[in-house]
Order: sequence, then structure tokens, then C-alpha cells
Amino acid sequence: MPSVKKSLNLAANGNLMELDAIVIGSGIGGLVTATQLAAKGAKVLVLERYLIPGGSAGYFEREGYRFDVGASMIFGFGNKGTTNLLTRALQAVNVSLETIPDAVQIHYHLPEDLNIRVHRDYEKFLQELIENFPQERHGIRQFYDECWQVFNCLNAMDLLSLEEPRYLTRVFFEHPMACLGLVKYLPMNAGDVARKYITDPTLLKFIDIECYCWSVVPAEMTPMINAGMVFSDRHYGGINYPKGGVGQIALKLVEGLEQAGGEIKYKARVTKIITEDGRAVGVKLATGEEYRAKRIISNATRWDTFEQLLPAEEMPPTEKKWQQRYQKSPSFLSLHLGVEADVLPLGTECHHIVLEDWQKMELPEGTIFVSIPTLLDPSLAPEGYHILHVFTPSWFEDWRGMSENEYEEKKEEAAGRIIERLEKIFPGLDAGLDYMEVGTPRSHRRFLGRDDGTYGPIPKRKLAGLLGMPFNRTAVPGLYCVGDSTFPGQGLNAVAFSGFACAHRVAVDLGL
Ligand SMILES: NC(=O)c1ccc[n+]([C@@H]2O[C@H](COP(=O)([O-])OP(=O)(O)OC[C@H]3O[C@@H](n4cnc5c(N)ncnc54)[C@H](O)[C@@H]3O)[C@@H](O)[C@H]2O)c1
Ligand SMILES: CC(C)=CCC/C(C)=C/C=C/C(C)=C/C=C/C(C)=C/C=C/C=C(C)/C=C/C=C(C)/C=C/C=C(\C)CCC=C(C)C
Repeated sequence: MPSVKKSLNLAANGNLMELDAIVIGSGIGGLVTATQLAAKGAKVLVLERYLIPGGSAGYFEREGYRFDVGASMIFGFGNKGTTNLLTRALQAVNVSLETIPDAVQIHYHLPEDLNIRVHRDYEKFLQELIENFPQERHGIRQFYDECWQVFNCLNAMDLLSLEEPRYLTRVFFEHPMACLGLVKYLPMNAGDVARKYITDPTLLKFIDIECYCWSVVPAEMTPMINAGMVFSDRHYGGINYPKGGVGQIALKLVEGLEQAGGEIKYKARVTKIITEDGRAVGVKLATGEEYRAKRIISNATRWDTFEQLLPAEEMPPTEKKWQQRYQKSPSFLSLHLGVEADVLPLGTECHHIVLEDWQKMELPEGTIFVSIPTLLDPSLAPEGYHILHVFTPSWFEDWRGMSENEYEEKKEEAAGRIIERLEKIFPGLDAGLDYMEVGTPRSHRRFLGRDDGTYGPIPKRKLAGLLGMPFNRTAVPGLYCVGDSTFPGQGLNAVAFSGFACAHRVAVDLGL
């Protein structure tokens, strides 16, 4: 007989107390929801299938190296405005993190020797771009300045649930122009705005890769609201690396959650969301244990939530409609490398994008992403060594149905191809290798519990900006979603927003 915990937890006074909310998963989306709810006095339990928190923002340690699971380019750690959502999420539960500012967001190495660095200093970045495209000097400024208009609207107001009418009324009266600005930009895509000002085909391709490297789609499919956030905040709050590695964000949020009275259980894989009369009332774990709560919040992807945790054949029509509009983005092939420090020339930047042929930008192994977090925090590697996290898009289907040997061989071949391409930027990389671990879409599926290891949802065709992305409530009463399958999509700062919004909506529904 499985043990059944009918939402009964012991309160400090020894009385039995009902859980207000269960959060399935401790990615940054799930943890921000949980900490926000706990800070409002809700009794929250987070159930995480893995051994540590963080999901895509987790870490692992090997032979003296501490590797980030995902990228190390972190937005949201600014110290002013309202869009610094990671800073705010930590503050809400009385914890904080030391961060290290990054002077250059990305160094692009593009076809025909187009080399561009996105400096933290906005004017310096514009000048470098204008030097490469002098005939487009006005268009460049007009496009990026319009991104600031979006950002300034967002950065003026409290960022909470757009599903809460009283909040919407309040922000509208407090910031009418900013709200109208956002209403204007919600259905727009960055590519259409860029084409108003820019005609040079190579510069338009540059705008494409500026979007692709975080949205995994070209500019014409990238929502303008998100482009406004990314293209401005990198110069405003900046890109800041958490001291001790990206994994510290989740560890700190857990510390704050526990101090605020919340609880997290690891190795707690939810296999089923329990419904009664069509309402979500609890969850069942792989061990057979059951937990019940007033509200259930899933930080798993929508595909996992509505096809695995709930019966796929009972998928609500709204979800079917969403799946017609959005598809899973590719996953990544990841090389976690430890390299001798002298492989990196003095002045090397922390993040690089490498592409040799514009036609290949969206293809598997087309664009290469490189993060070198040890340039900002050397404590993550043994003295005299650096970490290179190299990743490139790859589809789950390409890694299916092979023997263990075939799988290992395919990994080695793919790693060899990537390292050979990187030799042009970091000569001596191969000879300087000290450690290498290769992750595939299968690893992403296995360790992050994400369907097909996907990085997140992408539009199947050109859509009206962010309008198609669902908020946190779902068609199943009592069930909410949070994370990159909800508005506004991928990115740690974006899922932090989704966490703030989800907790706000749930708190109002709970009458807190
Ligand atoms: N994939 C990448 O390479 C990568 C890299 C950098 C950043 N990111 C960003 O990370 C963000 C993802 O954040 P998020 O909060 O949406 O999700 P997440 O995938 O980071 O976290 C989800 C968490 O839920 C857990 N989980 C999933 N199913 C579960 C189940 N059935 N039972 C218990 N636990 C379960 C997972 O183990 C994970 O910890 C994205 O925005 C993405 O842009 C991804
Ligand atoms: C009242 C009335 C009338 C009206 C109202 C209206 C309104 C209010 C509206 C609102 C809206 C909102 C709030 C919105 C929001 C939004 C947001 C927050 C957004 C955000 C976003 C963010 C993002 C997108 C981010 C992203 C990032 C990323 C993804 C990153 C990534 C990275 C990577 C991958 C890296 C790579 C690279 C290398 C390594 C080089």
C-alpha cells in the first residue's frame, strides 16, 4: 500500500496543516514561484526529481571543475529598475548573491570575418557595429533605440500577473503610457521592426543571430517584447555572473525558501497529477507516495505536463491549440571542457558565438555557443585551467535507437568536429584539453526531465509576437504552469517573471 500524505504536514504548534501549493520541479521558474508564495505566508512544498535544485540552471562537479549545466550568460541581476527579477526574487526571501559584471555580452565570430563585440557600454557597442556598417548608421540606432522603448515601459512598473485584473487596473492608472506602449509591442516581432530601419542584408542577418542565440528562432519569429528586454538590459542591468557558479542561484533560493517556512524534497519524481472531478488536487510520486494541496503548479514543460503527468488523451482543447502553434526547439550537444589556461589569449571574452556560413545558422551544429565562466570566476576550475562550455543545437531524433558503443562513438565524432572548428579561434585547444564530458539531447532529457531535451517552445510559423504564449492558469482548475512553456518564454529572467506572475495569481486565488 503506498503511503498517502493527504496534504497533512505538522505545523510548529503540532497541529496538522494543509499545503497551499505543491510545485513540481525546482527550475528557476518553480523556485521563484515557491519563494514568492512562501514569502506571502503560503505553505509550499517543492518536489524535485533530481538530487539538487536548479534544472537547466544547475551544476555538476568533476575533477576540480564546477560546470554550469546551461549557459552562463545571466540577465536579471541588475541593481536598479524593476526588471532585475533575479535580484528581487532573492531579496524577497532575504538572501543575496555576489555577482561579477561581464564587460562584453557576446563576441560574435561571423562569416566573412565579421567580428563584433556587444559591449556593456551601449554607445561603444553601437560604434563597433556602425564601423562595420557605416551606411546603416541611422538604421542601427533607430532599431536599438526602439528596443529601449520596450524596455523602459517594462522597467517602469511592478512586474506581476497579467491575469489579475486589479493589478492591470492599478498599473494602467500608475503608468498609462508604459502600458499602452506594451500593448502596442505585444503582437510585434523584432524582425519586422528591424526591417523598418535596416536594409543591408548582412546587417539583417546579424540581427537574426542576435535573436537566434537566445530565442532559437530568427528575428522575424522573435517577440519584440523579449528582444526589447535582452537588447537593452544587457546595457542597463548588464550581464552578471554569480560568484561560485550559476548553480548558486537555485541554492540560494532554496535557502530562502526554507527560511520562509517552505520545503523541498529531492529524488521526488512526480509521475501523475491527481485530479478529482476534473480539478487538480495532488500529485503521485514514482515511489507511490501521494501529496495533496489546494493548488498544483507544474514547472515541467507543457509537453511533459499535459502528455505525461496528465493523460494525453484528455488534453484540453486549449493545449492542443497551443501545440498547433508552438513546437519543441532543438536540444543541445554540450561539450564541458577543462583546458590549460594558456590556450586563451589575453583579453578573451567570456561568451562567444561562432558561425562560418549564414545558411547554416539554424541547422544542427550550425551555430556554436561558447561560455568561459572561469574568466570571471577562476575558483570554478583548478589553478592554471579554464572551463569552456561549448554547445550547439542538436535534435533528439538524431541520437535515438543506437547501441551504447555507437552512441559513444557518435559523441566523440561530434565533439571532434566542434573542437576542430574552434581551433580557428582558440589555436591549441585540442592539445590543451585536460577534461571533456559530452552531453547530448539524451542527457538533457535524462537529467533535466525535459521532453526530447528541448530548450523550450518555439513558434511553428510566424506568430503575433508574444500573444500566443499562455499565462500561468491552465484549463484544468487548480493547475498552473510556470517556466519557459509560459509567457514570456525562455531565459532565466523570463522564467523568473513567470514565477512572479504565477505566485501572484495563485496567492490571489488562495485569498492570501
Ligand atoms: N537547456 C539549456 O541548455 C538551458 C541553458 C541555459 C538556460 N536555460 C534556461 O533555463 C530555463 C528553464 O527554466 P524552467 O524553470 O522553465 O525549467 P527547468 O527545466 O530549468 O526546471 C524544471 C525542473 O523541474 C524538474 N522536473 C521536471 N519534471 C519533473 C517531475 N515529473 N517531477 C519532479 N521534478 C520534475 C526538473 O528536474 C528541473 O529541475 C529556460 O528558460 C532556459 O532558457 C536552458
Ligand atoms: C493594462 C493594460 C491596458 C495593458 C497591460 C499591458 C502590460 C502591462 C503588459 C506587460 C507585459 C509584460 C510585463 C511583459 C514581460 C516580459 C518580460 C519580463 C520578458 C522577459 C524576457 C527575457 C528574456 C527573453 C531573456 C532571455 C534570455 C535568454 C534566453 C538567454 C539565453 C542565453 C543563452 C542561450 C546564452 C548563449 C550564448 C552564449 C554562450 C554565447
